[in-house]
Amino acid sequence: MRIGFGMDVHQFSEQRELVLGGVKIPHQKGLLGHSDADVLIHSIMDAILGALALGDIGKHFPDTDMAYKDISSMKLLSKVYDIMSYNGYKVGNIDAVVAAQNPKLSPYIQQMRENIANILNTEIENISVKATTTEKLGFEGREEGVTSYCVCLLEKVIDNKKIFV
Ligand SMILES: Nc1ccn([C@@H]2O[C@H](COP(=O)(O)O)[C@@H](O)[C@H]2O)c(=O)n1
Ligand SMILES: C[C@@]1(CO)OP(=O)(O)OP(=O)(O)OC[C@H]1O
Repeated sequence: MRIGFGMDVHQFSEQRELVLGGVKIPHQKGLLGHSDADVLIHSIMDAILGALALGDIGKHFPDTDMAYKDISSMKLLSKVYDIMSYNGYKVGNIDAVVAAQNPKLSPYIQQMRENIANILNTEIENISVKATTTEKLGFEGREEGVTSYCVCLLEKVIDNKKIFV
């Protein structure tokens, strides 16, 4: 078993759509980034890569590479899933918290969990997504941006062939 931790921050911009956990959320502002800036998915990818001690998303998907311009972060999560599987691990569980003063995220949490579970090929019970305001304090509280934190446990996939030969 291996543990990982990820954290990411993106700034709000009025010119962008808000995408969190692969869900397009109606809001007057979205998050700025080279990709779609899905800060929740970025923290999850960093947690998984961290558990594998394989660096971070900036190393795997540099923001200087036009291949990733405006890319859906769900596509990047799928690539991280492939890296994890190639290294012989599966998701045990994931627990994430998004710090955003607004908008209210609770109506979208279930869809986010389903989207993430589908890509990571695991049950929805293994994916926890939570939201908190920062009580109007700090940059999230001033609605300048959003932060996401994530921890994950990865489990080694047992290779029966290796056990019984
Ligand atoms: N962007 C957000 C922030 C919070 N929530 C939900 O509201 C609850 C209370 O928030 P506090 O910051 O006062 O703890 C929180 O537990 C979330 O369920 C939300 O949906 N969207
Ligand atoms: C995801 C990547 C790649 O498109 O870009 P951003 O969307 O800017 O996100 P960030 O968390 O700043 O860094 C990782 C990246 O290289």
